[in-house]
Amino acid sequence: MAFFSKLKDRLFKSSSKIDEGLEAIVEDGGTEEAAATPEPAPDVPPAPPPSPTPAAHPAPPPVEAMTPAPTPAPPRDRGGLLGRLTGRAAPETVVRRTLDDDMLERIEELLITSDMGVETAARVAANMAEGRFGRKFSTEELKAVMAGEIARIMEPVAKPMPLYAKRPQVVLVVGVNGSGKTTTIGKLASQFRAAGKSVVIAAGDTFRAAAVEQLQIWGDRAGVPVMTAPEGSDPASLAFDAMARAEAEGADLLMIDTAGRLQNRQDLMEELAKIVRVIRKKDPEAPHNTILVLDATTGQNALSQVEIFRKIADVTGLVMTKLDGTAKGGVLVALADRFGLPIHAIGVGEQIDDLSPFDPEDFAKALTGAGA
Ligand SMILES: Nc1nc2c(ncn2[C@@H]2O[C@H](COP(=O)(O)OP(=O)(O)OP(=O)(O)O)[C@@H](O)[C@H]2O)c(=O)[nH]1
Repeated sequence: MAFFSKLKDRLFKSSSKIDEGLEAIVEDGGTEEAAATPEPAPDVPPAPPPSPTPAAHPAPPPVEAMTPAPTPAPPRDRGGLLGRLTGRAAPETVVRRTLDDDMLERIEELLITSDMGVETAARVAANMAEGRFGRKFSTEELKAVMAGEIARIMEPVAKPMPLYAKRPQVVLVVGVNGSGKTTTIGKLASQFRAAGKSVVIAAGDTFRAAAVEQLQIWGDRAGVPVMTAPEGSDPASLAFDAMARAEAEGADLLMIDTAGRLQNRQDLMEELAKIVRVIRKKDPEAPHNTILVLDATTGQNALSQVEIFRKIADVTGLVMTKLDGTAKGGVLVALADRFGLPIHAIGVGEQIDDLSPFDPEDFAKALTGAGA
């Protein structure tokens, strides 16, 4: 299944919410008019500026999930010449509503309910209005405008995890318990392996035997060795041993799982700091990436998690999990807008291949239901 259709399918809850919300807004106060008025198409904003796209990234491109998704399918022609020639699809009339203050306010409220947060929702609504205020829009046209503005905010943060020539490249994975760290490490390891990289995983959450077992299962699935230590032992010493093994084996990547007990932030901070200190004895530049894994279903809470983890670790990028089936996907827009941290990939399911590269346009369309 193509990435876009899969994502759209999986993000059903989010898109249906915005979808239906926009329809209600337009219907309420809109007027029916001929579908083929000269208005529609030009209102769709131009593509975002060609600034930092993932494709331009200097890192080697072979890892599938870390590379940009294929170009999305072209939007369906809904009422143009083709529709008239084939004599189907094109509805004869469409409801359009003038974009005014009241409509903007309702759009803003709708965005807030999709977990975009007050500030980002206001920004998206204001950007939608710019140059378009007072003009008439159908639901489909409005969705396209919204998708364009959301994609514009997200474009600069869509960056695959950078790969370096350094061996082993050390990837520290942080995040609260249950956010999807283990699953994401397994999915990433599998993709790196498929791209010909050798990977070692260190089960750094030594406090919970169940967490170590889970990681071992994912390591087996991905065909990647998992280094473990007895329950309760020092995660930093495991990280050191794992670093030594990765070096000795000439591994390309070492992925270190960490504990995520935010209840005792001080302990966690010290633990992460110690892991970093110890691996730096072997490589002063390690960790080369510190990936924060966030659970989309926590909605706005993800924002405070970024704030906390940025204080206790030098977060270099994000992976957002569980975007499938949640109505809170808008939080990713808020994250991009507020922090500007690179978004490397998104989790859209529990299977090993359910980690997708982050494509802003596809994401924005899936979120808004544009082009559906
Ligand atoms: N639907 C869905 N579920 C996911 C996704 N990623 C992870 N999960 C599920 O979320 C749950 C927690 O994932 P883990 O990978 O164990 O999370 P963790 O952060 O390692 O948690 P701890 O081991 O408790 O620290 C599991 O049931 C996963 O199957 C995703 O993208 N979509």
